[in-house]
Parts: sequence; structure tokens; C-alpha cells
Amino acid sequence: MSFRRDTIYALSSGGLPSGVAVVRISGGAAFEACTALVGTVPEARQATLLTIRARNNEFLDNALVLSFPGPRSFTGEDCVELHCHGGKAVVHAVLAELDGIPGLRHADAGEFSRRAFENGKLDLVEVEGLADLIAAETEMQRRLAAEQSSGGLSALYMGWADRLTNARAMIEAELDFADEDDVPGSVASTIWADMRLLATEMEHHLDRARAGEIIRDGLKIVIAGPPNAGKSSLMNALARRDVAIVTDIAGTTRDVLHIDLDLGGYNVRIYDTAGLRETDEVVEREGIRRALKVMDSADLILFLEEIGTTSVPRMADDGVPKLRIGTKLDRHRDLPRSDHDLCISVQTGEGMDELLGRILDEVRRYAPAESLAIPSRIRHVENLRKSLTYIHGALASVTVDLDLRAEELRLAASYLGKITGRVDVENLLDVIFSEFCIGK
Ligand SMILES: Nc1nc2c(c(=O)[nH]1)N(C=O)[C@@H](CNc1ccc(C(=O)N[C@@H](CCC(=O)O)C(=O)O)cc1)CN2
Ligand SMILES: Nc1nc2c(ncn2[C@@H]2O[C@H](COP(=O)(O)OP(=O)(O)OP(=O)(O)O)[C@@H](O)[C@H]2O)c(=O)[nH]1
Ligand SMILES: [Mg+2]
Repeated sequence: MSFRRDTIYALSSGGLPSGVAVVRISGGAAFEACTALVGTVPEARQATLLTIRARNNEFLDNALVLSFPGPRSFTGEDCVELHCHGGKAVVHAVLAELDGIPGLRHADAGEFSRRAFENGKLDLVEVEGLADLIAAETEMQRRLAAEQSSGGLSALYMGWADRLTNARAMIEAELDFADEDDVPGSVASTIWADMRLLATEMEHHLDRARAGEIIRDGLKIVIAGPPNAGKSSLMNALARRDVAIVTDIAGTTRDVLHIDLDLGGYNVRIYDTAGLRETDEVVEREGIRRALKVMDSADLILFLEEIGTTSVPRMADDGVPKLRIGTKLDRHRDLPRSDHDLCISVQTGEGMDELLGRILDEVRRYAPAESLAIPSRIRHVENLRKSLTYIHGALASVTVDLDLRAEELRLAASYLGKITGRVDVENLLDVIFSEFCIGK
């Protein structure tokens, strides 16, 4: 790096107290700080038991200390890790000691990763994946984030960008050496065949964006239906705790409440809503307005009605998948089979496993657990779409000059570069010379 910047430190492990707490230091003064605290810098990447002392020589802790000389470290800078005992006062004393060293300051949120990015250790997709990995609560979220943070997705995008660069290189070669005999005549057919293939691959990848979004952000399931149908009772049963107020008074729920469930490794967010009916009561009307609004953005609606009651207006067929659920089965065993998709009783638990199974089927339909090298963020999707638009443009403009079509391929690659943040300084000549033997 051409300038020396602050050396930063922070507690990198979680809440205190804990068995062990990891304090990380990164930057040009990390090794000086290490020497100030433990008297030495241990051999690179070798956990070494050392005593941390305050400036007045007071014993603070026995800690395992690691040093990572840059650029072979997480951030690419000199890094030190102090693996201390995880007591609050222990960690605070160590942090206070670091704070007293000139040139050191506490790190901002994400600052270690930011430095890793700036030093080329991680690209943007990996940084985002790392953030998702740390936030992951379900198995599918973990798998999606793992694919992204470990470079799987980046490799895919960079591979695509390379193909675009390659195609441009071929076009340049064709333009520059068109009048020479020993250069492959028309490379056009192979280039454009590969670009068509690339467009198809990108389209398939984009088709899975919805799955990525659902795995990352959760499937949105709304419990709706007439008052007293048992919506809040179902919500509580799913949550296994008393989240929502349940009474036998119609119109109990007003606000939209939600819980997050881990269903077969998928994150699903379930909303309880106000019962739908005509009413002049102001508060209830507002509740119903909110219910309708959240239903609009649902991925799945569980439409509940008590078995034997013919409810309110049938739901519009607006394309949102719906499960019609008959409730309070314990009370209505004698009634003929209703036209519900399934019947439940939260009192006896009947039908609950079936319901969970049906919900899981729905999530899996949206987001099958195949390869998770899929886009998970709008940012990726938008750049991929733009890139694809330029590839389509280049493919379509057959009558246009080759160099204009090459320009469209350059733009397509630049949008892929924006996703990873690695705007490569590509050297077209290198590619050309590695592909052709022009001077043969
Ligand atoms: N103690 C500790 N555990 C940790 C981390 C850490 O920083 N410290 N990690 C933090 O996220 C994760 C592991 N990820 C890491 C990624 C790269 C490097 C690193 O030093 N990379 C260097 C050297 C590689 C090598 O020695 O082969 C490099 O990329 O040049 C360290 C940890 C999870 N566990
Ligand atoms: N027997 C029986 N009663 C139930 C069952 N589920 C709910 N109830 C009762 O039905 C009444 C209404 O339940 P809620 O869960 O509050 O109904 P809701 O659909 O949320 O009603 P609103 O919030 O007013 O729209 C309560 O008295 C519940 O105890 C069930 O499976 N069996
Ligand atoms: Mg309710």
C-alpha cells in the first residue's frame, strides 16, 4: 500500500462472557502493538501462549497469540490475533490497552472485510457472502452463503467475463489481421455460437434468482381468512409460544404479526393478520387494510376458515399460491368432507404435520436444494440482466460493424465486473497472443 493508515482492532468473536475471545489487530502497527502487549511477535501463524501485560506491567491474561505477516493474512495487512479468556473485564482491559497505543483505533463495522476487499483478498460477491454466512440461521442460508463466500459464484461470473473478453479478442484479431492469410479466417461462427451459449447459461442462472432470494430472505407466508377462523391459534402453534392474542371474539387481531420458522433448513416468515370482513369499526378496518396489503406480497397464502362455515368472498385467483385450510377439525368431525386442501385442529394437533409438509413442498418448489451457485441479491440480478441485454444486443446486430458488436460485449463484461468488483485491467493483446500464433 502506498500510504500508511490506521491500525485497527476489535473483538472479533461474539458476546461476552465466552470461553475464549478473539481480539484482532490489523494494519502497519499491528506487530508493534503485539510487542507492546506480549513482549514479542510470535512466529507467523503459530499459536503461542504468551502473557498480556498492561503498560504498568500488570498481568492481564495468558493468551494464545497469532501473527499473520501481510500480505498472507485475512486483510492482507499485518494481523495479530489475541485469543484471550472471554471475560468481560479481561477483554475490556485488553481493548483499553490497545486504545492507549498511538496509531491504533477501534475498527468500524465491516472494516476488516473492507480492507480484505481493498487488498484483493475478497471480491464483492465473497464479501456479501461472508456477511450472509455470519447472518445465516438456517441450513439452506448457510449453504447459499458458503457457495458465495468461498468463491464459487465469483468463479462463475469471472469465467463468463473471460469468455466475453476472449470473444472480443477474437474479433479484434479478425479486424486487425483480416487481410493476412495465416490468421484463422472467420472466427465469427465460433464466437457467436459461444455467445449464444453464454446467454442461455446466464438466462438459466437468472431463472434461479427467485430461489436465491427465497433462501436468503425467507418464503413469505400469510395466514388469512375470516375472523375467528383460528389464524392466531395456528400462528401460536407454529411458533410453539404465545405470540398472538387469541380470544373467541371475532376481530381480535389488528396488527400484522410475524414469526420466523426454520422448516427443513429453509427460512419461512409467517404472518398473522386481521380477520377479513365488512366492518365500520375504524381500528379493525385499518387492520384489514394491512392484512390485504401483506397478502399482496405473499409467496403463499394459508386461507383459513372454520369447517362448515361458508366464508366471505372466495379469494381472488391472483396467481399467489393458496392453501385452503379447514380449521377446528376437533369440533367438526361429523361434517361431510369440505372442499379444503386440508383440515387441521390446533387443539389436537391433527393435520399439523401435513400442513408443515405442504408448506415445505411449496418452499422446495420455489427453491429446490440443487446447486446453490445462484444469485441471491438484487444487485447481482440487476447487473446480470444488464450484461445479458448487451450480449443479446451484440448477437442481434448482425448487420452492424464488428467493432460495435465488440463494444457491446465489452459492456456486457463490465457489468459482470461490477458484480465481483474486480474490474479487471484486461490486456487484449495478451489474450490474442495466447490464443493465436500470429508470428508463426
Ligand atoms: N482465528 C481465526 N479464525 C477464523 C478466521 C480468522 O480470521 N481468525 N476467519 C476469518 O474470517 C475465518 C477463516 N478465514 C480466513 C481466511 C483467510 C485467512 C488468511 O490468513 N489468509 C491468508 C493466508 C492463507 C494461507 O496461509 O494459506 C491469505 O489469504 O493470504 C485467515 C482466515 C474463520 N476462522
Ligand atoms: N376447538 C377448537 N377451537 C379453536 C381451534 N383453533 C382456534 N380455536 C378457537 O377459536 C377462537 C378464535 O381463535 P383465534 O385464533 O383468535 O382466531 P383468529 O382467526 O385469529 O381470529 P381474529 O384474530 O379475530 O381474526 C378461539 O377461541 C380459539 O381458542 C381448534 O383447532 N379447535
Ligand atoms: Mg387473530
